[in-house]
Amino acid sequence: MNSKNISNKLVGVIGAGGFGTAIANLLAYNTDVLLYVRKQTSADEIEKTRISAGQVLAPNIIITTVLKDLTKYCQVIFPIIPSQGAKELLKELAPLLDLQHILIHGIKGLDVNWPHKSDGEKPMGLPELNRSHVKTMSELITAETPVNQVGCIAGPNLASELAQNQPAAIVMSSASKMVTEIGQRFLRSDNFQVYTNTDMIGVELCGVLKNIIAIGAGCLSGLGYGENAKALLISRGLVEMIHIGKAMGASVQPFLGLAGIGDLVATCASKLSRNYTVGYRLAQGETLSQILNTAGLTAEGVYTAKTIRGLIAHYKLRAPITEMMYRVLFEGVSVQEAINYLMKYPLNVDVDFI
Ligand SMILES: NC(=O)c1ccc[n+]([C@@H]2O[C@H](COP(=O)([O-])OP(=O)(O)OC[C@H]3O[C@@H](n4cnc5c(N)ncnc54)[C@H](O)[C@@H]3O)[C@@H](O)[C@H]2O)c1
Ligand SMILES: O=P(O)(O)OC[C@H](O)CO
Repeated sequence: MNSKNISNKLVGVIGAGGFGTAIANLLAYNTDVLLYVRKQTSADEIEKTRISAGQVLAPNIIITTVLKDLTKYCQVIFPIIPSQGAKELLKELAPLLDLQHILIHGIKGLDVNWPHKSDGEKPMGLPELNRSHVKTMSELITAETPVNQVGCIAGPNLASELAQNQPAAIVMSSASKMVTEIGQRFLRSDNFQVYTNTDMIGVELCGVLKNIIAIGAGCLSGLGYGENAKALLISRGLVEMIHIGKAMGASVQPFLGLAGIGDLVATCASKLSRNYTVGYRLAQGETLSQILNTAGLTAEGVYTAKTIRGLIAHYKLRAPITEMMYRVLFEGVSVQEAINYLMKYPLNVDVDFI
């Protein structure tokens, strides 16, 4: 297959949340778009108002609630929903897909198959995970569907800034040159640059792992700390992301680019980030369940912190920020206690990953 042979007629997007809608509008500069909305009531409302997740839809975006239509009319499909629903979606999608389809996801989370004891019971406490329990979204797509042309998009892309057509850029990653070319062709516009990277696992893990650090950045701001503290967190957080990423099969390179340091800086700096917001509100004294009950607060980092904490022991990694974020989120450790712990953590060399 050559990228020039790819159907230009309709490109599909699954998920009409903040990011799915922003990507649909960006695609609409270059092609007509079929946007799949799961609930009929939401689809009717979007159709009536032409507003989705607070964003005005381009006129060439068509709404559908029929997955079969999406796979029938679209060769290229962008799944953009929270990771917790990805496996279920892909199972539903799988019988409707074939080798001609290309899936390019924008999901910054992981799929976890939590281990059970031989009697089927869940183990007490957080079980230790190994790599076979955890899949990136591209690995999940490959495992659950017949599709073998897979890509991912990641980078500093706060949806509400994209919705204002502010200048921004994304990394389009795939092992397949054809897939990266397609992503570039459909997404590139005057105010939106598309860079490429062939280390897809690395690019995916950048988007996944930065969310834990962004929760930490929100914690620091919520306690009133300033930029020195945040720079310390971002730089040590990046080192931690790289060590975890390398252990999980990534190269260092994407972490030093737009999907890594770029997205880390954007997410750690912005009140628009839901992950940052979780940390900020925790530091201000709210409980995690209070925060997660807020409508529209998709914070992938909360679940990722649990997953990565489960993997750290397996890899015998030093990952004190992830460890502390896990304890703050799930074990009742206060943000201040976590900071005290990190400030006493035995020193290591500054840069030990290149
Ligand atoms: N919002 C951002 O700024 C942003 C930027 C980059 C990446 N992301 C990532 O994109 C993913 C989605 O985030 P979001 O901000 O769009 O979330 P959101 O909470 O704004 O919206 C999620 C949408 O997905 C829909 N959905 C859930 N399961 C579905 C299914 N099975 N089929 C169809 N629709 C389904 C929901 O109805 C909802 O409309 C996350 O992994 C997030 O990390 C978000
Ligand atoms: O709102 P967040 O925290 O999910 O962050 C959004 C994007 O990942 C920023 O690139």
